[in-house]
Amino acid sequence: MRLSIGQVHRNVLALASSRSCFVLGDRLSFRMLSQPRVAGFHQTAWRGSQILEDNSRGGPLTLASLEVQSRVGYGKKEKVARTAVPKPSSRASSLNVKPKVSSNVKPAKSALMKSAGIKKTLKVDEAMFSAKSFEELGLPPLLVDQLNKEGLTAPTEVQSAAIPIIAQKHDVVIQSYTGSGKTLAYLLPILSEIGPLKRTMEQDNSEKRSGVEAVIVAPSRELGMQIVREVEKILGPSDKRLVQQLVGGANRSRQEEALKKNKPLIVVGTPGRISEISAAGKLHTHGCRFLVLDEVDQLLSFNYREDMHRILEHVGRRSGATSRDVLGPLARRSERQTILVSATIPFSVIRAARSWGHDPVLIRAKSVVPLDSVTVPRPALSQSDANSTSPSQSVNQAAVGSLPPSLEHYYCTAKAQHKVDTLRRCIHALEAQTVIAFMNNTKPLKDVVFKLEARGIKATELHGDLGKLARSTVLKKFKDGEFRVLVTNELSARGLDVPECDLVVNLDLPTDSTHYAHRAGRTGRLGRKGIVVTICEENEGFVVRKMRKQLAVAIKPCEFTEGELVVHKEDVE
Ligand SMILES: Nc1ncnc2c1ncn2[C@@H]1O[C@H](COP(=O)(O)OP(=O)(O)OP(=O)(O)O)[C@@H](O)[C@H]1O
Repeated sequence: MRLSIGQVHRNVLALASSRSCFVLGDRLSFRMLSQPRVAGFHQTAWRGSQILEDNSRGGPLTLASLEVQSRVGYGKKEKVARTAVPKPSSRASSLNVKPKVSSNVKPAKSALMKSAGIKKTLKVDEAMFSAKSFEELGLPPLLVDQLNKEGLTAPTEVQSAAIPIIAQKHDVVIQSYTGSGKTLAYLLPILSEIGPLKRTMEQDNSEKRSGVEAVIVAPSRELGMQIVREVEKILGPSDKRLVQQLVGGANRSRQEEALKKNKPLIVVGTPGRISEISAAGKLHTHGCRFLVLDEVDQLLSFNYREDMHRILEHVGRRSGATSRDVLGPLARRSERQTILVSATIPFSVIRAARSWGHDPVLIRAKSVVPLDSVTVPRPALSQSDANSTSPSQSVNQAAVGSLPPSLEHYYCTAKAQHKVDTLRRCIHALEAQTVIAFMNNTKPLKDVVFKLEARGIKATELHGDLGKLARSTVLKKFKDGEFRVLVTNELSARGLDVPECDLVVNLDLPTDSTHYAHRAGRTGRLGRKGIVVTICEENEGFVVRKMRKQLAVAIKPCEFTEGELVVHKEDVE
């Protein structure tokens, strides 16, 4: 498949997140020269979605509903015989990665093409979606050896798709369901280009580079540290100083000293701390080649706007490269490759990525499409609907396809005062060993922990009010199996990787389907089995049923009686 994408214009960038909107700089609009063939989407959840061309209107694009068909076929409201659902697998679950054939990897193109705004050709070999090994994806031998040492032998689907595209120097948006391996999907092409495991080329002038070459931004300390550990694991003990954490809550002067002493190639941090140290002149990122925003939809929310503004303006902006004469501020930003990642991508992120990137593409399961061709999905709507752009619609659409197909979803009702008891019965009925229970606020977490402990279930709490040390200790103990239940709030919903987690419980309703998706995604990681149970009050059932429609997954009504899960049937609303 051959695609040409091109022609860049200056304009105004309006960066709208699901929750907010802020102005950053230039906007690009692209002229599509040839239409891509959209490869089949991976998940059935995508089946109902439609991509409609909307470039002709010129004005702001309209967010409209995807109108995804629910895959759930509900009959009459009736109680069915007690259904024995598969028990969640315990700590030894197996991978479900099914690679197929070899791929034809295209060598990286000159960065000059980017900065000059020259049209690039995106080569997509369908075989690359099913590479059997990391070698087939063109990763350097040293890096492949290191991965094999760590027991990583076969790429996941999203890794097979993303690695060759990032190697072609495209700016990318990666959307793939929770637990599908997105972290390595962007780390591996970066480590192929920088650091001791990189590909060696005849004309390798990278030795001339100095300073930070990749900045990875994550919305929480926990996620930041998780990414750091992933990089350290691959680099090995002798080179782990080449990655530096810049997360909030940690000692800032120690971080600054480490930057000076170790001269890391990669920094991973939270927006506030990165921009703080950068503003203090202690972090030089102008020569940076890669900027990754992990959990991009959250990073572009209102809360982070000032810090993200600084990061987007400074990373990869070479000193002296003012280039206003040629392409304006765009040219300065184009020195870097921008990689945006999340399981949930609202249209506002697509719009932002178009504005920042050169030839940006969307990698979504088995499809790679120029962002130019991704338009606001507009199913049969009235004119007034089509003209209204609702942020909440954008958020809702973002969650479709964000969940692994292996997950089972249920909901049951209980009075507020009986929720912990329902949780206990749920854990026993499902024989869950590693449980994450979500609530919306911090205060009640302790009370739930206390009640669970009183019922003989080892539990602990995790939230932002705990100090950094306490947070990492709690998490480590939970991962080590010292506690059966982690009672937490939204802090743990994004990116947290506890592969053994076999049950997620919502003790409070998530705010919307996007929040549901990220919470739910803490279980069923990388093909493992996982169960999600939402315990809501009687009058909240309609919210769950609404999310069920928006997510296009079956969330079945149930109850837990006599040590068993009893599944009910229900009318579709
Ligand atoms: N190729 C692979 N082989 C085996 N394990 C892998 C591979 N790639 C990733 N993993 C493991 O899979 C788990 C999930 O990966 P990761 O955290 O990157 O998922 P994710 O898609 O970023 O999820 P989320 O959207 O929740 O952040 C991790 O434990 C990771 O180490």
